[in-house]
Amino acid sequence: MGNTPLLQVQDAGIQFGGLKAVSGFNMEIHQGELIGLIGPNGAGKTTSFNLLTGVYVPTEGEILLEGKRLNGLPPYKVTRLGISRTFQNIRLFNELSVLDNVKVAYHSLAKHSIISSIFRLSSHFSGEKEMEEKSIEFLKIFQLDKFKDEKAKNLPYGQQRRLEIARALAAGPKLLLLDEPAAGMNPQETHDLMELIAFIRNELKITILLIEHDMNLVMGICERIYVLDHGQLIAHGTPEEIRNHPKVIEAYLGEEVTNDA
Ligand SMILES: Nc1ncnc2c1ncn2[C@@H]1O[C@H](COP(=O)(O)OP(=O)(O)OP(=O)(O)O)[C@@H](O)[C@H]1O
Repeated sequence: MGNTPLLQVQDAGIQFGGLKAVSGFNMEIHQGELIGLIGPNGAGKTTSFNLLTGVYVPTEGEILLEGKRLNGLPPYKVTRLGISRTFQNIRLFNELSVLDNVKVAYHSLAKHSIISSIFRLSSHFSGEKEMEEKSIEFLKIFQLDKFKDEKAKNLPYGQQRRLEIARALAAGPKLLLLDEPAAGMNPQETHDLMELIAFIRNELKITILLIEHDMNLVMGICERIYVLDHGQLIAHGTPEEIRNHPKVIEAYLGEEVTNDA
């Protein structure tokens, strides 16, 4: 891959009517990094994910994956090129089993599936049975194999979040986008989630960009952090730099004042 960053966002933005939800957004992520995207409510974080995944077409700037321009591609093509995501509000196939949720994602991209690379399979399975066995082994990584026949909607909340991450990974991404993965989790679930995210990056070698309000999580596992406020990038740096950055402190103080009002 040479020195080409995995993801380049160059002066990207989108305007809804008169509102610039995101503008002049610049970001560079290299293969293997674990990066955080933070900012107060309404800062433009989810909108940025929607720009990266083809849900919104940028009205300004460029988005490049391994140097290839993504602007204007529909979400399914962006997924095929290597970006998978989870959502702020969990989106699973509720009526399907845990196993089928993973198999559906796998089916959509059989050739490059992480399942085949983890288990060193040829580009297609010899049959449905083998695919099922491998999908169960994949679920084991997420400690979800014991729930394989449960409907997704019947899983406890924390497990639903894990399943959503598993399903996103089953599509074989180069870049995994996690939108507030710890939202609604208790401290134990958050701790387990941090370990899972570190595992995905360290062992499965997947590059990760995550939006998160839990500062302990973001500061604890991300190498670099980007901070949005009112649709603008106000800071970028290591957790230590971000913690002490005057603009970041001001943006979050502003949020507290607003919330208290
Ligand atoms: N489709 C849309 N049409 C109009 N305005 C939108 C649309 N999507 C987002 N916005 C606006 O863009 C701004 C940024 O919203 P966004 O959801 O990206 O913020 P966020 O940083 O993810 O916030 P939160 O932390 O609360 O999830 C908000 O003012 C929002 O109302």
